[in-house]
Amino acid sequence: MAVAIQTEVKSSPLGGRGLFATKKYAPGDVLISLDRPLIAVLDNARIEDTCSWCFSWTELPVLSGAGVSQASKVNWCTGCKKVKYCSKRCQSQAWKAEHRRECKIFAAQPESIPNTVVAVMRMLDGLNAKSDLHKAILDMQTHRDDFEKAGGKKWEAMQLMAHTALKFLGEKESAFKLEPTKMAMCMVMCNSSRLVTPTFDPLGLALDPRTCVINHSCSPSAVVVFDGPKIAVRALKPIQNGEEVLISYVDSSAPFGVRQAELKDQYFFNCTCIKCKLGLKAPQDAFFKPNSEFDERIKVIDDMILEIVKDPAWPRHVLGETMDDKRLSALQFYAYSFLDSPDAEGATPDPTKFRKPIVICRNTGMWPLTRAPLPALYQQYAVACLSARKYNEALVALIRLYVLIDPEVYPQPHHPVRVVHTWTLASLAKAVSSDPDSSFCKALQACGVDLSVLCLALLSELHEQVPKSHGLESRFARMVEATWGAMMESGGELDVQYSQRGVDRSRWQKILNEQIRELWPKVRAFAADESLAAEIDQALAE
Ligand SMILES: C[S@@+](CC[C@H](N)C(=O)[O-])C[C@H]1O[C@@H](n2cnc3c(N)ncnc32)[C@H](O)[C@@H]1O
Repeated sequence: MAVAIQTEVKSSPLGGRGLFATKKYAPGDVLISLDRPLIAVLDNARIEDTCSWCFSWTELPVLSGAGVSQASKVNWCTGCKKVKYCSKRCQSQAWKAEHRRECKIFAAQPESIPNTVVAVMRMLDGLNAKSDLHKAILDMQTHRDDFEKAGGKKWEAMQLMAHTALKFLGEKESAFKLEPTKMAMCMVMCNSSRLVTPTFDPLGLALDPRTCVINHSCSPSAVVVFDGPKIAVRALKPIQNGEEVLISYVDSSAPFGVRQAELKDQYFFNCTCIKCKLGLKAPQDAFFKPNSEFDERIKVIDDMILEIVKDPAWPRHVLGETMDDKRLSALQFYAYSFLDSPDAEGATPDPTKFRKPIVICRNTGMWPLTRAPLPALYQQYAVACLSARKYNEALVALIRLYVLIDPEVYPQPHHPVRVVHTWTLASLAKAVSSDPDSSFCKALQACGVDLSVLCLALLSELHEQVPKSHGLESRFARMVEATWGAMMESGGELDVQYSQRGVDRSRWQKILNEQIRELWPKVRAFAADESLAAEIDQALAE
């Protein structure tokens, strides 16, 4: 069932149509709620371990994916052996909705069909269907001519995919058939969003005419959250009656040039939001010192500049005309290159890959932790450490993210990305605290950071924020609540410690609250003390 709660679609001053509130919304309120988007297709990398209907996973990335609905097993469709389902129920619903038409097509291909091509096939199918929802596809933005004018490898690939979709549908190629297919391909490219888990791990591609009317701002008032196939658009800030609802299409912590280039390349507009109006002068683009005052060591980049400036991505990183500006731009480009380079398929992400640019940026003495691409690098570094089971290193990175980075990058405490980071940190603190005698726990204890208390403090914060970030009904919320309930019920490790000392539960609750109050300044001091955190960090890396 779809619920668009008191919103309307009308012409936007930004471009085309937009979504407008027809009542006042408070942060965390739901503006749109859908049981599933019109089109949702898994990435090929997820087909083996994920149900193609309800998107439950059998394989979860260590901790980062905790809280995602888990299926114990997914089985191939015996007809095509190209999609898997976790139950007969999912299989039969998928059969009725989409797979009846696709099974034979999938079966005839030696490999899985790319999900963009599947999305185009479903769009074309949708154009022939009779429901209002399907008709709404016709109103969607295409940027057909813009894509063609931009040309290049992207347009070549899009055309190839359009031809492939026609071939798979068994249609004879003719200009009459090809043009709508190209249009459908363009619609997919500029209207689809990433289908993700509630913890923002990528799953595939999603597209729905009811959500893709929402325009973009780098300082958004709303955010899209998934819960399996369910989608909710939630308010991040108060939204007034009559105000246009805006989400961010790109990483809004990215520098001005990077955001503008990504929006232009994929969506064909120049963003004029309040952040973009400030351009390079926006606080998030600032460095600690004027570019002319950076550390001499930064000149190591000089040898690389001649090569870097030849790269097509260079213009988006340019911060100015002087040689000092160029050096800093080249460093930004260099640090971004670590984010953009994918790992080999199936390879465990290597934490050192992200550590290197973090250290280089920090060594310039110019880079605030909150300045791109450090937030993304820290996040990737933490995820890579978790995958490599380097839990102590992940914990140091996540504490930094939690204390020093996220409050600035995601100013709302209920921002779903911030909430997910908090959850990952809480889960990790719980896991690491189970070995209180480890030298790592002892080093943290010496700084006054008790991981059991930290875990309880974070769970208590999540208990408050999750209803606004993911909604109380979500599977993520149920999992956080269950962990929070269990910890409060038993007091976890602390209860054992206190009962051994003969302290009753109501007293330990009070002691705990006191401990939590005392904990925060110590956690902040730990995160901010470069020498302290760096010392532990260094010791761990050796
Ligand atoms: C997903 S659609 C959004 C709905 C679209 N306005 C429509 O009429 O269907 C994305 C397109 O909307 C337009 N758009 C979105 N945000 C914009 C903004 N902040 N400024 C200008 N155009 C914007 C661009 O044309 C972009 O390619």
